[in-house]
Amino acid sequence: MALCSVGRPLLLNTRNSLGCFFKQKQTFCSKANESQEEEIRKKLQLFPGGSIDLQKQESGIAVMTVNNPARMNAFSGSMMTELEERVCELENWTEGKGLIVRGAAGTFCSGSDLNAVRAISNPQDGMKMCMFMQKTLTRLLRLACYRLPLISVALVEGKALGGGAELTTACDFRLMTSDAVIQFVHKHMGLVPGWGGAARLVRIVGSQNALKLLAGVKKVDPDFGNEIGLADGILKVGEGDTLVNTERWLSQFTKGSAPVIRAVKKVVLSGRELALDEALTTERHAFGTVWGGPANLEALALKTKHK
Ligand SMILES: CCCC(=O)SCCNC(=O)CCNC(=O)[C@H](O)C(C)(C)COP(=O)(O)OP(=O)(O)OC[C@H]1O[C@@H](n2cnc3c(N)ncnc32)[C@H](O)[C@@H]1OP(=O)(O)O
Repeated sequence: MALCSVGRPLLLNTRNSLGCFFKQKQTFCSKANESQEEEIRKKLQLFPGGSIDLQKQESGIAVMTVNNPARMNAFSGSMMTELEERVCELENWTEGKGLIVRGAAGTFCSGSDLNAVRAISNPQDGMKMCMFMQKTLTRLLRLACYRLPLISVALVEGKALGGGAELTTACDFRLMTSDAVIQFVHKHMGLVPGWGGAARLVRIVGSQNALKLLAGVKKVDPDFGNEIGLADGILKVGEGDTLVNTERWLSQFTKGSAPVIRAVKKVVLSGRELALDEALTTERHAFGTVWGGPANLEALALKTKHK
């Protein structure tokens, strides 16, 4: 069995990918929760359409495409379960260094497929769907915290709405093309984010800005995104291939020693997610993994100067 194959005991996966330093409450570990997850997986598969495509390139950069252009790349139920499968593949991709998440046909993602939303509009099913997506997107964000030096970027072209906006926050970085818009439209749909997007947004832009974006349903264009720290860069439309430009941008973070990049991601994620004492312990351990390591010894031998 693959390390985290879909349908596996969920506790196993949580430990494998995060057990290094996240002392998480094991909320998905009971048999009851496992069968509940299996139940929601089956239910989600009743709403097919579109796909989540993953292209793992020799460069170590993977491109994951949300592909449902007839519905502006809205997430059907089957796409939610496919996303989980793709994340699982990435968790096991030993050559992985970087990940670009984008939408097909020049637009990012318009959130949940409203046809599926209508069909499962009772609170119980809504909660289960949201638990499923929260867990998958948390795994996406934490890719690399344990074994892989993998850094992710959302390439936002066109619109990222609702759950699509939430998906952007599950990446380490966001690049917006000059015509792109990120908008948490949930309030206009009588909702709040449920895929973990609010919790992540607060950590990215702070609670004041998050409140403005969620309560004011503010459209975030690239300049505003830059100002509040939601966008990490702007790609001008018409100036070269956006995917190639994104890959070039990402490579500044992915090049270099894999153990060092892995340690960097570990200290940053633990700093963001853990209490200070625990984060300091993690940082100490991460330091121990690189101190006197090959990259460190090489830099010392070269008498590296930082001019
Ligand atoms: C916890 C998660 C919460 C959520 O994500 S709730 C969902 C939030 N998203 C939305 O409400 C998006 C609603 N859609 C829109 O605002 C507009 O369609 C949008 C994305 C601005 C695009 O506008 P336009 O460029 O004018 O294109 P259009 O409206 O003709 O759309 C093209 C086709 O796509 C469809 N579509 C767009 N977003 C969808 C969605 N989320 N679920 C299901 N179908 C969706 C739309 O119905 C239209 O289909 P058709 O051509 O009429 O058959």
